[in-house]
Amino acid sequence: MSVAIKISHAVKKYGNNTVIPDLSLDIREGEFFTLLGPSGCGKTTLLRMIAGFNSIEGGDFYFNEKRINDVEPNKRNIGMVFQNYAIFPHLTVRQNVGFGLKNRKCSKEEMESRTDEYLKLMQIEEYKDRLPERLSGGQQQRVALARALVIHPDVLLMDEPLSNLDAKLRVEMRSAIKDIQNQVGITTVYVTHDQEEAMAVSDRIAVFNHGVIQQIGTPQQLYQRPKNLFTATFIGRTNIVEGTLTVGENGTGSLVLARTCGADITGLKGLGKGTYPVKVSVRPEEFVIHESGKAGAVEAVVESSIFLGLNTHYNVRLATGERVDIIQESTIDHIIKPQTKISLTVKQEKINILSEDGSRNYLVGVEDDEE
Ligand SMILES: Nc1ncnc2c1ncn2[C@@H]1O[C@H](COP(=O)(O)OP(=O)(O)OP(=O)(O)O)[C@@H](O)[C@H]1O
Repeated sequence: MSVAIKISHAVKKYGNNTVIPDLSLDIREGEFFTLLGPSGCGKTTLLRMIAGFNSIEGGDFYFNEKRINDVEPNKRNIGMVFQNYAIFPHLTVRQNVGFGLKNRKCSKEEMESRTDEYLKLMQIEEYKDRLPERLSGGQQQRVALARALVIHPDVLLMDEPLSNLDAKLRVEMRSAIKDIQNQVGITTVYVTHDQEEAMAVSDRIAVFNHGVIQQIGTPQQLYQRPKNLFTATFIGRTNIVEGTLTVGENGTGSLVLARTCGADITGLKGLGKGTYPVKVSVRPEEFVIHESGKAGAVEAVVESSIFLGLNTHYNVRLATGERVDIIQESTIDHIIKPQTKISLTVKQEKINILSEDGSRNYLVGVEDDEE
């Protein structure tokens, strides 16, 4: 069985230090949910509160309707996978996987058939009689995952499970983890500081900073309509360019970017008529380069061009002195050379217009379905 997790007004303090001031969150049954944020923002702390390894200074935690604040960790029916595998070096792969079933009321036959099932699912059958020291990091992590799942937990918790692996294996293992989670359909809470990894595996992501959730959404929602400057810059790459927004009627307005480039904007919300200084988030692929000049565009100079096959990366200096990164699909035989003067416009339906202090996005369509 898989459960929904509800967290209501959670508070975590270490002594006088409040790490999580007031956090509420709903994780759906069967969902792959990721806690993403920079080091020290409280992701592991929250995961350990769900697991029961950390005290809870305030708020309520539920698995479905059941409040679990006072339930012992070993009674929560949780599977856990950590960064450092935590598998037993003196037990074979098979014994490691079967270990979780030892303390459960489980017949010998059932124990064996379940162990075999998960050895197979994780594709580690052929190593079943080996000791962990004779396995690669990726294989060891498969053992850890099999051992966590064999007990049929209600929830799977994973804390940076891929950080000890090299880059290539990390990419392979994240597909493996995602596939297994899909097959087993278990509610999963995954902690990482790697935004690309989070995007690759998650149904939804909670972006964290300083113990506060900045935004919750699907990878696409977070990328396309970040709620604030933190999410805009933490998810994917972006350029932040100064601008001025003049708001008219019915959510329309005109934007001037880098003092020159004009764009008509629709879908503004919560702003009265007037002129506002703004920060504009323009992703590298949201610039349009005009090589022969264009009225109303930003004048700029290419400082470097790097051909990377499918794409070419340009580092560009705007007339205001601001520098931006631009990525364009490569066209055969044509790379714009350094020192070339160009003009830039933006794909206005794609960009995001943020308040000057970065605390909010002025456009409609910012999803945060926890609100
Ligand atoms: N046992 C503890 N006692 C005191 N402070 C702690 C303890 N554990 C964590 N902290 C503090 O709580 C904050 C959040 O730590 P936590 O480990 O949850 O962050 P994190 O987001 O998981 O970071 P990382 O990605 O580096 O593991 C940090 O400032 C940390 O120093």
